[in-house]
Amino acid sequence: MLKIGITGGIGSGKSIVCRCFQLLDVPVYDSDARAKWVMHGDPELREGLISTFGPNTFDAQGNLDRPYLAQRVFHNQEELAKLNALVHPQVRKDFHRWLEAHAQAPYILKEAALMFESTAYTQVDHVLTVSAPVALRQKRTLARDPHRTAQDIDAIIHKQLPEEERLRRSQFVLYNDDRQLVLPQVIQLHQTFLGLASNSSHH
Ligand SMILES: CC(C)(COP(=O)(O)OP(=O)(O)OC[C@H]1O[C@@H](n2cnc3c(N)ncnc32)[C@H](O)[C@@H]1O)[C@@H](O)C(=O)NCCC(=O)NCCS
Ligand SMILES: Nc1ncnc2c1ncn2[C@@H]1O[C@H](COP(=O)(O)OP(=O)(O)OP(=O)(O)O)[C@@H](O)[C@H]1O
Repeated sequence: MLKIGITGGIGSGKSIVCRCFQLLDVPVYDSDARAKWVMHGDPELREGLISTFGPNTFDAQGNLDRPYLAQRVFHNQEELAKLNALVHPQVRKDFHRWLEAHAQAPYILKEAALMFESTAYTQVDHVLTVSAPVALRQKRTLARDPHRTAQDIDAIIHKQLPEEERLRRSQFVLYNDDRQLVLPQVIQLHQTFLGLASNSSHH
């Protein structure tokens, strides 16, 4: 089965683009949502998080306290590396299980903000980057996330790869820059991926 990774910086529009592909019946693995699900549900990982970040990592109801963890890790490289080392191996395993359940699809998308910063790119055949100018990404994220300041968003941007690097390492690009229409690009990419999938299944 063909596996396409989809990435992009914060606020680039990955989620919105993935929703378009879902409407075309393409299964989408949302790494971020699955990471949160695994952090919540895997008892061993839960223990690891509590011993690394303290009992405040989970609230009284047992839910992950995301603002607390965001405050701890997004302003501290070492803490972020510890979080990634705990979470990313479990997400890799979860992805393998998920793939088995979607073996019938011609191709799937794996959405990950950290495609190249983590090892996610090694689990896909090609990478599609959703690209938008950084000022537009900041504006969209501020509008979407009222709890984040412009400084919080800048800190996250600096923890991610620079846009040129991300583009250099991707095989496909979708421009979500308020100049080019998204849907025609999605449909064209869908045709391309179906073509690639049928080629690879003939070998
Ligand atoms: C630290 C957490 C709890 C903060 O949650 P919060 O709701 O405040 O932020 P959210 O998840 O919406 O992330 C905000 C943005 O930060 C970026 N981001 C998320 N995790 C990371 C990370 N580990 N490193 C760099 N950037 C990240 C993404 O672009 C995301 O859009 C959360 O981001 C988390 O659980 N991260 C670890 C899981 C992970 O690495 N996910 C990324 C894909 S596997
Ligand atoms: N072309 C567009 N026109 C208008 N609004 C858009 C467009 N693309 C994205 N947005 C809005 O910008 C915000 C960021 O988009 P989205 O959540 O899809 O980004 P993302 O890349 O998934 O971000 P993150 O890495 O933070 O998860 C959302 O509120 C979304 O609705």
